[in-house]
Amino acid sequence: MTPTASPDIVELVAPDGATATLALHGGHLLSWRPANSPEQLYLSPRSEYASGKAIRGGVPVCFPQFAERGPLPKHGFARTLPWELVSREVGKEDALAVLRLRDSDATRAIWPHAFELELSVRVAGKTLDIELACENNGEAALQFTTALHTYLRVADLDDVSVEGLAGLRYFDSIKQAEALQRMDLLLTGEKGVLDLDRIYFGVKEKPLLVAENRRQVVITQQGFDDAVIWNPGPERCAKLADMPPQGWSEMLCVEAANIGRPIELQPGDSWVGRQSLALL
Ligand SMILES: O=P(O)(O)OC[C@H]1O[C@@H](O)[C@H](O)[C@@H](O)[C@@H]1O
Repeated sequence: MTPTASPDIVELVAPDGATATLALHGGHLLSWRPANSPEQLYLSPRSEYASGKAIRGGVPVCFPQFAERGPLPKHGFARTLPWELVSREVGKEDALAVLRLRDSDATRAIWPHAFELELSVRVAGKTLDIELACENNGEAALQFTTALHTYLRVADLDDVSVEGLAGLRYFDSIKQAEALQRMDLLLTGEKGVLDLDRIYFGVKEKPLLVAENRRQVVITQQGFDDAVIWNPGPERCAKLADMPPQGWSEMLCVEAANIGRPIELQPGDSWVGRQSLALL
């Protein structure tokens, strides 16, 4: 099944021509084209769109567990379950879709909590806002880690840099060690770092600038403390059945995350996190 052939696809078109495409499977943003601009997200041509599997690319929602940091399936269950469409609207200047995932027998079997997740995606002009909200509808406190696992499309990873991380502590998930980001500029690709998998703690609302030649994307986040920078590099990419061999050189994940300090919600409480991308 391809994304366009699937019945669970939601298309957003803002009055200025900016577009976004979402799949209800996983509550997954697949595409973002700012007004008069090309695609900004990477979506693997080998991705499967199958029940129980995660889509490779776009913006997977990691919830209620980031990666393998806990007993649940990797990156939690939100990215592999069907979400429902709550609303889709076109305003004077933007287009907005809201998707929802509630607890079910399947989620309660592995995570015994009543919750409601809402993903709101808004496009307008050169900006994209992705908001994830969680409400605890149960009678006990709940805890989760989470990420908006954004795959940016790049023409060549060799030419990509990320600015804004200087002075931050990070956990290198490949070396399994902590380190300090000394330089403000993180160079990726063959001249820089391959096989990147880092959790930067305490990014908070500091903007990150992703540059590739003359293209610049500013990424800001609210409600998320951490950011993950991930690229599998050629060797790990070759082991991912849903990635083409060269796919690693065409993407860079810049993820808004809460990992270091899990979010704790008391009954009736809610949390909201947002990642915003602006093409300059
Ligand atoms: O292959 P998955 O399950 O989609 O995960 C992709 C990557 O997601 C990143 O967020 C993690 O930091 C990596 O460790 C992981 O490999």
